Amino acid sequence: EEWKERGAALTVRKELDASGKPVLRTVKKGVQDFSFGRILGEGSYSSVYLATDRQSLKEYAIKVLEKRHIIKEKKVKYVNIEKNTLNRLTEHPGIVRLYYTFQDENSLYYVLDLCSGGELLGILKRTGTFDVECTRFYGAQILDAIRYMHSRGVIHRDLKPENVLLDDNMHVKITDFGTAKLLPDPKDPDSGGGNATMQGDGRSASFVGTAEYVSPELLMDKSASKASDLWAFGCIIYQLLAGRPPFKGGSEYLTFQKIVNLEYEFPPGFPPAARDLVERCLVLEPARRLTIEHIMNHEFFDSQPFGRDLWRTKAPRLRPYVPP
Ligand SMILES: Nc1ncnc2c1ncn2[C@@H]1O[C@H](COP(=O)(O)OP(=O)(O)OP(=O)(O)O)[C@@H](O)[C@H]1O
Ligand SMILES: O=C(O)[C@@H]1CCC(=O)N(CCc2ccc(Cl)cc2)[C@H]1c1ccccc1Cl
Repeated sequence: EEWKERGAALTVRKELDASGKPVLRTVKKGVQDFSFGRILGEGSYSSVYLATDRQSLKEYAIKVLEKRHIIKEKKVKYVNIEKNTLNRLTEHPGIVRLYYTFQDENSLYYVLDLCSGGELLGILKRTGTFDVECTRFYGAQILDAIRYMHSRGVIHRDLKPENVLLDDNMHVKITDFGTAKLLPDPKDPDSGGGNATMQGDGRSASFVGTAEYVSPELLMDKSASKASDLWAFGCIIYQLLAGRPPFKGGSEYLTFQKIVNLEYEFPPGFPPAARDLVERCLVLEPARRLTIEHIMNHEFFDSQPFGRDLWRTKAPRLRPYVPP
């Protein structure tokens, strides 16, 4: 007789032991519970497969990491951060959900929501740009997910269109939390401690995101805060409407220079309300940047529902932005 705790990763099997006494045996999900399909994509340390739960026939994405490679590349911490972060972010439709983890002697396995719509970057490349309605819809979903993340004490630190996946309803699922910073969880004080490492001069040299989206404070004084995710948000809104990120130099160094000097301009015809929003996110001083609440109340998101209704709305048809 077998019953599954609702939503738990455990299957509990009721059996009789040698003396005929009924015992409960917990059986964790493992590789044999899934049939693996095609590769969905590859990362630096991972391969992601389409997989089907043999019992429920539900489809998942399973991210497989090879232990030997993780150890060689000194990414063991990344593995734990991704798992701990995803375990904190289980109640939001805009965050990719981690259902189970398990391992065998060579690999680690993360069973995740299947995002069959691919990456937002891929969609953007196909349409070139997004019109205002699409930018407002995807911007609002990303913002709603950031609001939830920050409320759970998680700073993503590497937000970019590649890390915004889409599910089969073309709704947002943010992924890639291995480089997130976990603030101490108010309910669990000894948690937290992102992957900051100490530098020679005693400052904590924490992780640096992807050049085009990294915030000036991370470049100038190695400190990341929730405001760093909102800098990246401003870059993403600009990129959806302009078809390219605001800061892009011929090299990483030149990109960094443009960021710390706030060197960017808007293409002609860029929508005025979006321009005002971007200008108030791309502020060098983190404390002077718009907060999430201010962004949600900004005229660009006028009459845009946030919260539950936002996730029930049908995704708009993708259209490019055509300057007037
Ligand atoms: N839940 C998912 N559903 C569908 N595709 C996914 C899912 N997660 C990741 N992918 C795809 O698999 C590929 C590898 O993703 P993964 O997160 O393992 O590495 P990455 O973060 O993209 O690369 P890197 O580790 O170098 O940053 C990506 O192209 C991504 O689009
Ligand atoms: O935190 C956990 O849930 C378990 C705890 C037990 C365990 O052994 N692991 C794997 C730890 C680990 C991390 C990196 C490498 Cl290269 C090897 C093992 C952890 C683990 C298992 C599967 C997938 C991810 C992780 Cl972190």
